[in-house]
Amino acid sequence: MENFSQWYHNILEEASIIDSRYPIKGMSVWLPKGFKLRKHIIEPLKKLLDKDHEEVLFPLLVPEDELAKEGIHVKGFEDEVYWVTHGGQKELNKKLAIRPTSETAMYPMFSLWVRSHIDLPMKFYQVVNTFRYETKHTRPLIRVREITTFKEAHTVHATKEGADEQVKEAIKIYKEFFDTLAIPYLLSKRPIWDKFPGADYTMAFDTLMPDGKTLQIGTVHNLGQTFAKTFDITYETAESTHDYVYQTCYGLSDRVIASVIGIHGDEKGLRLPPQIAPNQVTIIPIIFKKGGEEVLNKCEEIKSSLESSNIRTSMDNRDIRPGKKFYEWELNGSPIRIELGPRDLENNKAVIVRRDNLEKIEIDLESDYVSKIEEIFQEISENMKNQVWEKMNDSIISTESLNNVNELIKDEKVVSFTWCGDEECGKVIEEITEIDILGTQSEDSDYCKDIDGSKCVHCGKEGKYTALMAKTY
Ligand SMILES: Nc1ncnc2c1ncn2[C@@H]1O[C@H](COS(=O)(=O)NC(=O)[C@@H](N)CS)[C@@H](O)[C@H]1O
Ligand SMILES: [Mg+2]
Ligand SMILES: [Zn+2]
Repeated sequence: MENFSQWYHNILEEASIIDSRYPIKGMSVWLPKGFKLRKHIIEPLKKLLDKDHEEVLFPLLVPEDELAKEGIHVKGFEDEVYWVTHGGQKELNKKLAIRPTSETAMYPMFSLWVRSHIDLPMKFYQVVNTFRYETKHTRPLIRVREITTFKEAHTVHATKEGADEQVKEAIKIYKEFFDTLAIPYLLSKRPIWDKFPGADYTMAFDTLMPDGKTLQIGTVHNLGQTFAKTFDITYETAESTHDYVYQTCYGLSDRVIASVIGIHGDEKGLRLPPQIAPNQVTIIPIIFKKGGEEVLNKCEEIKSSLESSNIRTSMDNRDIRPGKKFYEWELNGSPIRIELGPRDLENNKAVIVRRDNLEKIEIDLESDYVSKIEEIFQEISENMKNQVWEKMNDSIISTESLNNVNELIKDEKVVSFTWCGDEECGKVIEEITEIDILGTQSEDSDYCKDIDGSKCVHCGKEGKYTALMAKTY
């Protein structure tokens, strides 16, 4: 783990998650095992969104004039957009952008769809691939040029309060989702120079990767009425006047998969939280010459009783030595392995091994071992969550002066400090330290320091916020 980057690249290959040898930089192939992991990660997210969002699917291509309509937005993406210029041999009379994100694909249609206040609020999402010509160092799942798992939600509201409320809703959804993945997170309001192009403000979730760098794993943007005015999205109010709508959008990507792999993995391989593990239980029959038949039958019985409780179970009855099977089980990160040999059979017992802490537990096959296993899943989730939250919280150090920021960062810390909130001061802080300001903490954040009467760490003016800074991906 000393060299996280090397470890990360190795595990993507050894655990057959993706094949990054695809001949376009920043684009990789989802291999079967990785594809299943991705599927089981997307599933709980869609379940949360499906409570009150409608899933849609918009075209991949956006006409150039639509993309360009919102000046600040297009400015923010002009260096990242891929273009389609030809249809076969013919040059297109209008260039088509390949969506880097879908505001400019969706909002001309929202303008047609929104008529009256009774149409509102509208809440849509789609899980699509988007394309960004990233010029910084690309890295599989973390900084890619084809974002294969881009979940983008876009909502439309009659009032400012509606949009503000939706931002809080989106934050709740993301917290619940990241808790399912047992991923720790910091929530910051991004500095204005780092908000989403065209947004009023951006709330961002960052997680801490094992190398001490933070990774932005999700963002929630309050778009105010900016895009509504640009794309003429108006509605008839109850008093038959017309008003522009208020909007939000919130997105996450392949990075959440990268964080599950990177944060929970260890030297032996993947370590997956039970809720999203493609394979939750791996049964390994220990077969000797005699008694092999009965062992296999018992294992089949255990497998079907687990599967009838919707526990995703596999059995490794290949004719290879158990050690190799244990090695592969550790690499693939399935939360529980069950070993059963002829002796266990006689005593009607089996041995469970937890992947999260390698603890061995003996179960009585006469008992209700299925509920026992479901309880163990809960314990594993709690254990994994507590472990990583503790590790992240231990990495957050507050400072009263910028002088020691760099050694704290070298020590893989996230630094909290008192800030006046002024843009030029913030930019100087980033320049001096060459470290990014993640943003400000809300009053109710656990990381909020007691700032009344305190001074800004740099300019000495009245301290208004607790801010965090870290080395970022
Ligand atoms: N090149 C990239 N590779 C992987 N993930 C990325 C990349 N660029 C952005 N992301 C992820 O995508 C999330 C949403 O992107 S964004 O630009 O912040 N926001 C939007 O595009 C808005 N339309 C919300 S959907 C980011 O928080 C980040 O986690
Ligand atoms: Mg970017
Ligand atoms: Zn200041």
